[in-house]
Amino acid sequence: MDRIIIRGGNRLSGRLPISGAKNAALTLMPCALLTDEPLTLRNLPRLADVDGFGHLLNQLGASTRIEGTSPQDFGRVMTIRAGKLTSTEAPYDIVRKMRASILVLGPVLARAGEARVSLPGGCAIGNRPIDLHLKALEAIGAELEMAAGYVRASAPGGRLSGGRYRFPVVSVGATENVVMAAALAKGSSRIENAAREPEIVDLCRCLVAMGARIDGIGTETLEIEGVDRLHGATYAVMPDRIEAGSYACAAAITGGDLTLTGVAADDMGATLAALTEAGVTVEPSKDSVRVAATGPVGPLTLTTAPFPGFATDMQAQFMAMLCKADGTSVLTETIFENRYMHVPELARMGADITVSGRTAVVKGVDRLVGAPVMATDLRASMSLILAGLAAEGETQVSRVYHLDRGYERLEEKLSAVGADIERIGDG
Ligand SMILES: CC(=O)N[C@H]1[C@@H](OP(=O)(O)OP(=O)(O)OC[C@H]2O[C@@H](n3ccc(=O)[nH]c3=O)[C@H](O)[C@@H]2O)O[C@H](CO)[C@@H](O)[C@@H]1O
Ligand SMILES: C=C(OP(=O)(O)O)C(=O)O
Repeated sequence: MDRIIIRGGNRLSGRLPISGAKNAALTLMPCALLTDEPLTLRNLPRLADVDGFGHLLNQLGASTRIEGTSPQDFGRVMTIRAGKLTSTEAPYDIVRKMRASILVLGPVLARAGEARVSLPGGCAIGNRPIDLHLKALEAIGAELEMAAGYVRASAPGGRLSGGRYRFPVVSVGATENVVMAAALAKGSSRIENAAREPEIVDLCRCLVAMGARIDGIGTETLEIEGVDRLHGATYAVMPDRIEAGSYACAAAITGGDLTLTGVAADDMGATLAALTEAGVTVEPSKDSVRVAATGPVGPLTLTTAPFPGFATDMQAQFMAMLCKADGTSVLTETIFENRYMHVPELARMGADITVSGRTAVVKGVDRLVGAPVMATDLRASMSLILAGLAAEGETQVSRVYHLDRGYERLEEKLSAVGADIERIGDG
C-alpha cells in the first residue's frame, strides 16, 4: 500500500489547477444509463471512484471510452454508450467499495423497468442508510423488495408513474436517484425538500441537455415532467468545490498564497466566507480564486449543514487548519454521526482537540509535529495532509487509497506549488 511522505514547513505559492468534481462525476455518469445514445462527459477527474463507476457501467452493458488524453492532461473526456443494458444488477463486490454505486438504481429502474442493487452498508463516517432513496423511488411508482442484502426494484408495466415526495431530511444521493428516475417516468413528479447542492444543479443541467424537463433547478422543489426518451449530449463536469476548498486550507495553514484555477467561486460561498472570517485573504475572480494568508488564522465556530451551509466534506480540512489557529474553535458535525476519525490522528501530531458528541473544540497550538498517521476516509486523509504541510519534520500518511478516491494527482499538484511531498509504494 502506498504512503505519502511530507516534510512540512514550506509556504505554498503559485497556481494550482482544480479538477472536475468527483461528486458531480458520480451522478453524471449514471445519466448515460437513461439513453441508448452516447453521453460524452468532459472535465472528468482521474480518480479511483470514477474508474470504479466506469467499471460498474461496463457490468451493466455500457461501453466507456476515454478520448485523446495524455497522462499529463487534466480533464478527461469519456463517452459512455448504453445502447442496450445487458444486466440490471449492481453486485455487492462493486457497491461495497463505492457507495455511490447506489446511484445506478434510479436510472436502471427507469430505463429497464427493473433493477437489483446490493445494499451499500455503513462506512467509516457513519451508518449511511438508503431508506430515503427507496421511499422517494416508491413515491414515483417503484415496487421494492429486499432479499439477501439486495434491493430489487420494479416498475409495474415497465415504467415508473411519477408522483410526489417530500424528503424528511435533505439527501444529496436520494435526490439524485429520484430525479434521474423521474426524468423518464410516464407522468410528472414533484420533489420537495430536495438537496440544492451545486452537484444537483449540475445533474439537472445535464439531464436537461439530454432532453429532460425539470423546473425549479437549484431550489428545494423540483418539478419533473417525465419524457418518453432522453437523447445523448456532451456535458462538462463542474469544478470540484471540495478539492478547491481543501487547497484553500493548504494556502491558509502554510501562510501561503495560492491561486486556484478552474473553479466556480459562487459554489464555494460558505467555505470562502469561513476563510474570510478567519482572516484569510480571499479574492475570487471569473474562474479562479486567490487565497493568501500571512500569520496564524483566527478561530472559527462552524456547523455543517446541507448547501448553502458549511459542507460536511470540508469539516476535516478546516479542523486541520484550525489546529494552528490563534484561539479556540468549535466545530459541530450535523450530517454524519462518525466524522471525527481524523481527531486522534491530528492529536498524534500535537493538535489539542476535545470531542463531545457532535461537537469538537479545537484549541490552536503554536506547532504541529510530523508523525506517522493513518488515513481513515477521504476528507480525514486530506486533513492529515494539511497538518503535515504545516508540521515540523516528517509526516507519513498511510492508507492513501482513500485520498485517491477524491484528489487527482495530489502530490503532483502540491509539489508544483512548493510542498515537499512524495508518494512511496510498498511493493
Ligand atoms: C458521492 C457523493 O455525492 N457524496 C456526497 C453525498 O453523500 P450522500 O448522498 O451519501 O449523502 P446524503 O446527503 O444522502 O446524506 C445526508 C444524511 O442523510 C442520511 N441519509 C441519507 C440517505 C438515506 O437514504 N437515508 C439517510 O438517513 C445520511 O446518513 C446522512 O446523515 O452528500 C454528502 C452530504 O453532503 C457528502 O458528504 C458526500 O460527499
Ligand atoms: C463522503 C464523501 O464521498 P462518498 O459519498 O463518495 O463516500 C466525500 O466526498 O467526502
